[in-house]
Amino acid sequence: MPKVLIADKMSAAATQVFRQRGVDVDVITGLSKEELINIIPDYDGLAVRSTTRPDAEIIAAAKNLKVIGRAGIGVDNVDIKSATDRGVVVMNTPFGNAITTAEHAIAMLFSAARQIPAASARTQNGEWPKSDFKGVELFNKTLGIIGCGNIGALVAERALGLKMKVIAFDPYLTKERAVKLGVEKVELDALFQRADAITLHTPLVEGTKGIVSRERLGMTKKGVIIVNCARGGLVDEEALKDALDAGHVRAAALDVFAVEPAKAHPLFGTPNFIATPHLGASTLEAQENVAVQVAEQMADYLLTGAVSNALNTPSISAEEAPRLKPFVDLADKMGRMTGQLIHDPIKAVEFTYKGAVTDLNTNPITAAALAGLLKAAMPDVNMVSAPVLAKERGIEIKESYVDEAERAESLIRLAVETAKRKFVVVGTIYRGEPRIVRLFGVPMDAAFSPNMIYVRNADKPGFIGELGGVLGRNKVNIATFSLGRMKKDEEAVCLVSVDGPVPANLAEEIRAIDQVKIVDVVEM
Ligand SMILES: NC(=O)C1=CN([C@@H]2O[C@H](COP(=O)(O)OP(=O)(O)OC[C@H]3O[C@@H](n4cnc5c(N)ncnc54)[C@H](O)[C@@H]3O)[C@@H](O)[C@H]2O)C=CC1
Ligand SMILES: O=C(O)CCC(=O)C(=O)O
Repeated sequence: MPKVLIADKMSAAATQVFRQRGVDVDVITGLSKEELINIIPDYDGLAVRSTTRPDAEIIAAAKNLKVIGRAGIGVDNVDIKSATDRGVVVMNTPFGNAITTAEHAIAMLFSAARQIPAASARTQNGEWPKSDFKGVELFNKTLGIIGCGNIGALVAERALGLKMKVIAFDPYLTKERAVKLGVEKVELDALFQRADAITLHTPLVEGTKGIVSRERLGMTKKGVIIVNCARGGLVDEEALKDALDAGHVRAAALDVFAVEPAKAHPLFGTPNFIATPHLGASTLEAQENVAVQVAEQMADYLLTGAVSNALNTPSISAEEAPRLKPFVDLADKMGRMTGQLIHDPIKAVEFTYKGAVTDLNTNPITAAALAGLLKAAMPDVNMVSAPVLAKERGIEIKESYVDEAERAESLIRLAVETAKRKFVVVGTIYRGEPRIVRLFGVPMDAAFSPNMIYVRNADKPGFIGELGGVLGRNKVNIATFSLGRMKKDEEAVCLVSVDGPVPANLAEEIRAIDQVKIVDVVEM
């Protein structure tokens, strides 16, 4: 039974889902990094929110880890590159807390416009400070949204309901989508110049770090309101404090900070400044949504291989997973076999899919074959890490599809190019079993087995008898023997499945047979 660790506070719904699905689960929150490193080798899955930060060291220690699930959207707390290199799927829950976070942004906007937190604190302090608080209306004002994805769009919808005018900057927002949302797509500087209030809804990436900079704050209208419920590093906090102190920015409301938890901060205590402790996603509904979703997704992956909302590997739906499985197995075997038969660095790999398999999402099949191919040199590679590792090594990958009229049979052709030559293997599924139908240009019909001997030999009489003799003298029992040749008297290829591991010196003895050109031992 797979075992998952929930390392951050999460709705109990996650634990229930894991247990109902047959996944063993421990909930241990508040672990130090060292404590997590000590226990992580026991787990197949790690579920987190934003407190736990699975970095390269934690991931390196996680010898059995297959999946990290983020109950939330932002994955800046997870070292995705390390996870990918180690073949760990990283998944998030992109929609479960979006409405809640959009509502928090709107709440922050109102709070800033009317200074509700300060007014509340002073009223409860017995001051009745009515004349100190004169807010501004949001009606008819221009809201500038930076990042118009899931949450940005929900904020836009709500702001339009408040009869605000909405302008948005997002390089990936199409004109059509902008029209559909009822927002005006603008350039970044124009947004800073025109907005009465600015709200941020982008991830923290190279292009967005410090997007609310001192220079851009200088472009804004006097009296602008700044709201950030996305990620801390988006705003130059020092510049924001200066702009608030100068009275240029009317009010600012931050839910997120460059360093969290922000227990002491230069902005704290600044007039017209509102802070919440990263509460954007903190509602009963959102926390239940993300907990259930992350547990379902992680259980799906650990139990069936279905992948949803992964950031580092292609999706495989629950419906697709069982249909893909035989082809993923076939591709893995073809890759592993070929990887053991080639002995030079791979330059390019070409996949050709024919027949009914072309109806499926072939990305996982390609990834499985690549992982198999690279395994001889990189034993820890898997479907998640293989495409990235192949790319890093400059291996060119091509895929093509032949949608043949005869669709009953599916064929996968794997062509691997090294500096010296091109190796081609073609495989199929026959009666549910993976089979090789062509090996290095030679037609054959062979099953995969745990121990195989591959021999390339001159097609001359006497070879089979001699090979049988060598195997017999070494007490190696032949399970199946598949033979094929291109043309009479030219080269032949044979694939022998044997019962049990091949003795160390056997390949040498076979190589000594006159007709033999190449011998390789293949283990599956
Ligand atoms: N405060 C909180 O508790 C929460 C914060 N968040 C954060 O909110 C942010 C947005 O989340 P979603 O809307 O779900 O993400 P999303 O991926 O749907 O939208 C992000 C948008 O940012 C845009 N973008 C990327 N680079 C940009 C750039 N340089 N300039 C402008 N736009 C750019 C993208 O095109 C995309 O449309 C994330 O950082 C997420 O972590 C999400 C949930 C809760
Ligand atoms: O889990 C949380 O409370 C934070 C949510 C968040 O920041 C996110 O989903 O990106």
